[in-house]
Amino acid sequence: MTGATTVESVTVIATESLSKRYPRVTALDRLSVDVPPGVTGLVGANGAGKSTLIKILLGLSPATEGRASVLGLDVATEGPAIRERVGYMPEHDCLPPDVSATEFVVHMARMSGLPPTAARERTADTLRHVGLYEERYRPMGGYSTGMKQRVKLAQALVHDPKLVLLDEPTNGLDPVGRDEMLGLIRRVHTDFGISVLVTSHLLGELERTCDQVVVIDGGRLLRFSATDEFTQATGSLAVEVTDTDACPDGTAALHAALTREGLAVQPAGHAADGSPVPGRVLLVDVADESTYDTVRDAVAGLGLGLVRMEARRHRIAEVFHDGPEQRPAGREADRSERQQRDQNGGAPDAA
Ligand SMILES: Nc1ncnc2c1ncn2[C@@H]1O[C@H](COP(=O)(O)OP(=O)(O)OP(=O)(O)O)[C@@H](O)[C@H]1O
Repeated sequence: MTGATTVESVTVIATESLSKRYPRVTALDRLSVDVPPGVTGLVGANGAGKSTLIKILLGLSPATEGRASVLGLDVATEGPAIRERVGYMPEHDCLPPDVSATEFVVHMARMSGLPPTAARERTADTLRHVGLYEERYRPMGGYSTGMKQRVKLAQALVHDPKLVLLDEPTNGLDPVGRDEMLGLIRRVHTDFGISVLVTSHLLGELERTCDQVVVIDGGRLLRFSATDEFTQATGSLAVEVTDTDACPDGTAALHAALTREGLAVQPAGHAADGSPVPGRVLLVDVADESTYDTVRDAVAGLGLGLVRMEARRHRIAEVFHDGPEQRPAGREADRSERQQRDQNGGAPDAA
């Protein structure tokens, strides 16, 4: 790691062979990763080491081995300076029920060193940003899970940090609540220029939100990719067609036609990783943009009706078995040895 100014412009988080061992479990195992500015997903199954990494990055828990820096500051020696510049949204419910969102967020702003007037102004702005303005004087005990998650996000943002660490912010939310929270998280970066590290056990939701994704399992780095590299590398297209009198088995006819065109097609009912797919849906590997045209032309050529043609969310299993991890172009990402996985035990799910 180089001097603070240089590192800050290139990476917001850098870890080097970072390990955390508890008496019975290794929570982080020689993790080396350089995270650039932007929105970064940290994905892993329960117990993969996500919360442990966040606590080390905040300077709240010492690493057993290795080094880490946040915004160019050393986590071992500069914890207070890191916590001044970094916001943290914990995973668990930590909100006092008898207190209003305004009182709580003002209190957190004051704890972060803001003077009273600035704390009140920033609280109002931040609660408005997360969509809680109307309810801000109600006690939080009566809030829905989604509202509580928004308060937790607001208190992480109130002191205008350079970086926020969000631990499972979509936990407990229904699909609409998830989408809203993910939209808010994206805007934290686009509207305010704040970098974000957001954890989840759902790869799919992070793919839509993040510029890059770090996948860990058993405390080890499995993969670090720019999100678009991810989707390109593993994308497939789900295609379903109708039968016609001329083509009584439209699915089989289309399968044959696409294979003749040189596309890789999984037989109906199966994905490459063995996961079940609805009976009449063909999965076509997306080689490039022309794949969509080829499928459309083949369906039209056979005179079939197109029921659906949609990019399929891939399972993280496919990522696990997809060869060496990729790195965002031009960045030195992983300096540690890579662990080859024989099986996908305890892998997180795609959304
Ligand atoms: N204080 C602790 N003492 C002992 N073991 C711990 C402690 N904290 C975490 N662990 C263990 O370290 C491993 C990683 O835990 P961690 O909480 O970092 O995972 P996670 O990816 O955040 O999962 P989750 O989303 O379930 O919290 C787990 O096996 C966990 O049981």
